[in-house]
Amino acid sequence: MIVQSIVEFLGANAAETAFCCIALLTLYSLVFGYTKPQVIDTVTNEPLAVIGLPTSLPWLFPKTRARLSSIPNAWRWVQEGYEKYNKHGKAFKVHLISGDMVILPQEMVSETKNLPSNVVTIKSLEALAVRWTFDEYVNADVFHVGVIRKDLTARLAAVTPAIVEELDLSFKHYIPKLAAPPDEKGWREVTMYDLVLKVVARTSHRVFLGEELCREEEYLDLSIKYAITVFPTGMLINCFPKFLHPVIGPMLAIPLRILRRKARKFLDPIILKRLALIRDNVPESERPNDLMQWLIEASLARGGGFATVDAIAVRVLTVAFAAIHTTSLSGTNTFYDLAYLSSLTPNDAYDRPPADLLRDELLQVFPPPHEFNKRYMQRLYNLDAFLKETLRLRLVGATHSERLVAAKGGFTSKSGLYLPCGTAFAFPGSARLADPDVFENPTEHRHARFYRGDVAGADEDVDEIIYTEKGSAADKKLDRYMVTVTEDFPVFGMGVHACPGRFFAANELRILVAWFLLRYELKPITTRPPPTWFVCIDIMNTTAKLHIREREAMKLE
Ligand code: HEM
Repeated sequence: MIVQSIVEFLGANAAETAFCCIALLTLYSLVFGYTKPQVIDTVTNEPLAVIGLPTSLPWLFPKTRARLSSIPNAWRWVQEGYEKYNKHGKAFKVHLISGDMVILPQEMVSETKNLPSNVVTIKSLEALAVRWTFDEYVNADVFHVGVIRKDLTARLAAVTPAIVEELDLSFKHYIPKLAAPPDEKGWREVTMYDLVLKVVARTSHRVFLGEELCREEEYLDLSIKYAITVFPTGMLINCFPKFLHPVIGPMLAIPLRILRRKARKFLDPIILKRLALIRDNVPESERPNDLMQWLIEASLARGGGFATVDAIAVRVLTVAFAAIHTTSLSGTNTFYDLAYLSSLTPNDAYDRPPADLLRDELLQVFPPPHEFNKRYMQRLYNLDAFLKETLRLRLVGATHSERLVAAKGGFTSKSGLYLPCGTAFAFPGSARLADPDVFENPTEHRHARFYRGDVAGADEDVDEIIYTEKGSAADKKLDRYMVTVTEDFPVFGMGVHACPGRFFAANELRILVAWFLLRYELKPITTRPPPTWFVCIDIMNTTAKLHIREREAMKLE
């Protein structure tokens, strides 16, 4: 009851809550911010240049005012610093609301991307306050990353029929529920993000947890709500000094714990049933073959507190968190681009509406009855290139690959930049992707830059080549493939922390867009729903409505 009241109070007074957090953070940074060891260029012995300090009354709490002003302006500062410093091989610093961040030049990507975790750690563990928003076990060992990278990717072809089936059932289930009734011309208005989120959540859960739970509406909603609540909770916790986290963390994570308790009503019986199968030595071939099973087996191998029902349930929610929103945002952005670019055709990049281009390719590769399979999905060169271009333009914020220096003695780069222990650093994201020296016509959506249907060997199993790293580094044709991570394509991160779920996400996205384009039309829109910048994050518009219409031929099938 008390907890519910607190949650309701915080919800009803969101602005005041945010203000209090900002005030606390300001106070904290005032006290501790000035005493930290500095990032130094050891060649010149100079500290780093800072972008974003106030120019009026520069002596009046400049750092604190910069932090507050970073909420609407940080992305502009990174853009400015990229031109002024990064492009000349130099780093610079910004004071963000979440703390100081050093933005390194591109030249330092290769020397930092594969550093071990005792030198550099992934910042998201701290930024999301994983210890409190998930649990200490997820914080202590992210072995689910290996399970996704190895087991899920290796079994992608095997799970594709389940993805195809569930996606078809989900679209057919959610379109009538979420779209308005058709107008006289058959167009139905729908909030595209809501539709894509539901379809992606259900389809992903089919592969993660099996048929039993993926269609349980209440569980799906809980898992989505959990994921949505993690971000603000993590941010809120990080507004407080570290030494207060053991007190503040559990308190602020109460709403998450309530959601978790509700989700466990669904997860626990399944986990217990599966643990019993293992205990009773049921042969592996007779056990379920999905992500939950692989996670359970990996948790048992890890042993101790990692192997409890609670810890396994939290890890399942962690994977859903990492997977569902990123894929839904990518899918929705693709539909926004398809609808928007259609209103601009013909132009230099598209001589006809891109939806027609992609649909023709689909009909060629998968003629009726349109039976999708993973191997042939890779022959959808136009679709792949279109998806990759949407990811390039829409899925990278002002920075990427945020890391924290963990080595006690700090880290000194080859160029002599000394980053003390605890320094947060990242690389410029959107600024570099919009740099004409890196991409031609960088701000235009041009799928042709990633089209790979014209290269020899395009029919091989490219996932296999990239996953097993059999391709030669000089093999530039692989760079154009959707999930290839290159230093100029940071959508899936870099190096040791590159997204382990990207092969799964790409497969799911291809099927999602292909299913839709075969069966539905999108009404062109003349304005693309604008994103909002929050510090360094480019937040997609999730409330925009599109008009969709079922194709006549498909109604008859
Ligand atoms: C289009 C969809 C996706 C995008 C754009 C995306 C993007 C990313 C990025 C940029 C990172 C690196 C973060 C960093 O360097 O700080 C990352 C990491 C991660 N992603 Fe994805 N992701 C997607 C889908 C998925 C899916 C489907 C899964 C799970 C099945 C997943 C699981 C993870 C995990 C567990 C990590 C952490 C890796 C680590 O700590 O080493 N992602 N993702």
